[in-house]
Amino acid sequence: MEAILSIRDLVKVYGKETRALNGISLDFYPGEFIVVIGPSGAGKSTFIRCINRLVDPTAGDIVFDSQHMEKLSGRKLRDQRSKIGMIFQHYNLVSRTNVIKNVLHGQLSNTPLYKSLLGLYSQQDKQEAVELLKKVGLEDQMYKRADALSGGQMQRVGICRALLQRPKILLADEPIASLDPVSANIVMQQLHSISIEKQLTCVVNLHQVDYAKRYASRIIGIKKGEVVFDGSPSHLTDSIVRDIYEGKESQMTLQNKGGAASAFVNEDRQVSGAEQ
Ligand SMILES: Nc1ncnc2c1ncn2[C@@H]1O[C@H](COP(=O)(O)OP(=O)(O)OP(=O)(O)O)[C@@H](O)[C@H]1O
Repeated sequence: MEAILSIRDLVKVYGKETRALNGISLDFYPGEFIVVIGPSGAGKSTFIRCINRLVDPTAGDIVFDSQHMEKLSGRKLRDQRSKIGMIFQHYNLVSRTNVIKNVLHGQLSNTPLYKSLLGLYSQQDKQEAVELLKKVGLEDQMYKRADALSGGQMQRVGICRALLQRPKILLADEPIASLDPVSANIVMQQLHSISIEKQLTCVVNLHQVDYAKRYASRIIGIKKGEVVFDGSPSHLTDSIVRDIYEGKESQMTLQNKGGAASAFVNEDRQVSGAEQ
């Protein structure tokens, strides 16, 4: 099978000294549900954000859907990025806009500006948005403002928005870190079943090893910017987990990380998520 994403010798150095990624090479295949684990500061976020160029890599190749992401800019980068769905820890919804419009924002890159400003989305997009909301059990919440939802519901809207892009790959950066365990489980279950149903490759950063083991088809362990484990959940033994988190066991079950940050993007701005 041909890889949908091939990463070679990926390096990211922030400033002069912080080597966040130190030569990562990985191939991801259609339908894989990949969970990336590792202690705080290991480079998980940097890794996932290099894939869609929210972070610019220092060196290395990122070949996604037959194009070198690291070489693209302008329109070509935007086009390629539109095939990559992104789910954020803090959801990045537009708070005063209703649920269905937030989902339709997933089609922004394929909708002329004047149409999106007037809310003129195609009938097909609207129908698909409704179908997606039904799939995650939010059909009754469609016309509610996003800020009236619970965290778990907001994240499910975030999933629908990403899926309406009709992505070829889905990236999720700590999607359940701000959720209670029940909501976290629902979000992970839905992501997982959508990945299987659509044969959609998902790359999910998680702090919780137990969720990684429960849902991943493949686990990648990152430590100090390097891949130290790449295999199936059944091969991730307790001793390997201890090695990955060496001296940082408390990270393994961390439920809430930075939960105080805002769940919403600026009203007038669509998601950028760039945090360079
Ligand atoms: N914008 C930035 N500028 C400078 N250094 C950064 C930046 N972002 C991340 N780093 C550094 O790069 C390293 C990797 O950080 P990264 O956020 O990718 O790790 P992580 O595994 O996602 O951590 P966490 O689980 O805590 O989010 C860390 O040393 C971090 O301090």
